[in-house]
Amino acid sequence: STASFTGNPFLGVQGWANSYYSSEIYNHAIPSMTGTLAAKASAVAKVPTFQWLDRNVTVDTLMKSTLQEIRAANKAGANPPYAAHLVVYDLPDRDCAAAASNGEFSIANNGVANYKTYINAIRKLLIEYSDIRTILVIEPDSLANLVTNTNVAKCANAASAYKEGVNYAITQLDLPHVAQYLDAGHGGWLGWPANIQPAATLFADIYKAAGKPKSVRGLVTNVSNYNGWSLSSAPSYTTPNPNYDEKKYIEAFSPLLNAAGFPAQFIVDTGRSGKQPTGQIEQGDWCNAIGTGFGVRPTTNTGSSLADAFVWVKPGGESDGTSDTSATRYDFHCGLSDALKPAPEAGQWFQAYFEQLLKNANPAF
Ligand SMILES: O=[N+]([O-])c1ccc(O[C@@H]2O[C@H](CO)[C@@H](O[C@@H]3O[C@H](CO)[C@@H](O[C@@H]4O[C@H](CO)[C@@H](O)[C@H](O)[C@H]4O)[C@H](O)[C@H]3O)[C@H](O)[C@H]2O)cc1
Ligand SMILES: [Mg+2]
Repeated sequence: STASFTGNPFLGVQGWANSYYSSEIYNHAIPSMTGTLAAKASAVAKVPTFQWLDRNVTVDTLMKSTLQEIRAANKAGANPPYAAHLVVYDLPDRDCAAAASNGEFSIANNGVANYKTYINAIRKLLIEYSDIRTILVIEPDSLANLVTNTNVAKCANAASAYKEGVNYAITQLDLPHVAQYLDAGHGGWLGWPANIQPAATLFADIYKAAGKPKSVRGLVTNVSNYNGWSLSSAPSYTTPNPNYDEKKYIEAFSPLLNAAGFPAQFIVDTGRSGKQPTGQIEQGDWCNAIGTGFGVRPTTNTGSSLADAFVWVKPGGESDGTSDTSATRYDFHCGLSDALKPAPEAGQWFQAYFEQLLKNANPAF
């Protein structure tokens, strides 16, 4: 049976704690931990997080094995059935305003064609596993960079490739058992008054140009960032931004999107938002921020009709970027005083950061 649905795609299913993240915790974290901290770490391994398809090679390996594991668990009678949670993240000239997460494809070297091959491989697996409801986060940071960073040459030059790539992704992955959420930065990025209307216009244009794909449910915010959901007061580093938490951001964003023809719902990354205020000095300090903690566990009990779910998209403990100043992908944000150091390359296991998140977790593990 296909896992087709209407409405909130998170209802009637449960998230899958993928074995990639749990293996990181069991192989890289727990062996170096003792006592209660080790016990808490094993509890984190049970939390469903999104799995990042950050290289073409991960599709027929990680994505396929995760779908096979979920199929087996569902066949064994999981109730509710498990859903897959994946991040599509391989645009050419990726992460155009930063260096830390630059990807494998470049526009100058057949990057758009390579990206379409990557999307085709994802589509093929989604069709083969249409019995598994699948929720996709589409291309973190990409469209947000087109809102605020076309002054950066690499972003200006990547704009048409990003739009072509995202259009291809959301049309080719538009299937009855799939829900797609486009990445929309966070309140400290597109939530600034100067940015929020241009952002609404861009997202609505992308949605309409793609023919308003049925599976495009809305937007995801706070991916790989640290903002609180609903704060009683503005952290100092957010002023004068009125949208200093994600609830304010999506409540300000929603009417603008509706007016532009995109009736978007939202999901919010709470994986690293448990400690408020964080140790950030500036809200734009995005790399391995100190003073952060695991946040609210994934749930559909958001208390907001706009928010379908709180989710853990960035797997806590994986680095945002290397602090090695001699590395090709070194970004100065990862060298700031409010960035935890020494840090490995983006995506690599960062044990000290995992322990920071665990100690600061709220709710506590
Ligand atoms: O008071 N004022 O008058 C005033 C005036 C102008 C202001 O300008 C705003 O300042 C904001 C910073 O406060 C900027 O937001 C930052 O933009 C960066 C990209 O450029 C983002 O970085 C990305 O972060 C991702 C993870 O989230 C990484 O995965 C990714 O690799 C990384 O590149 C930061 O999050 C995000 O916080 C806005 O653009 C900018 O318009 C602000 C105030
Ligand atoms: Mg990043």
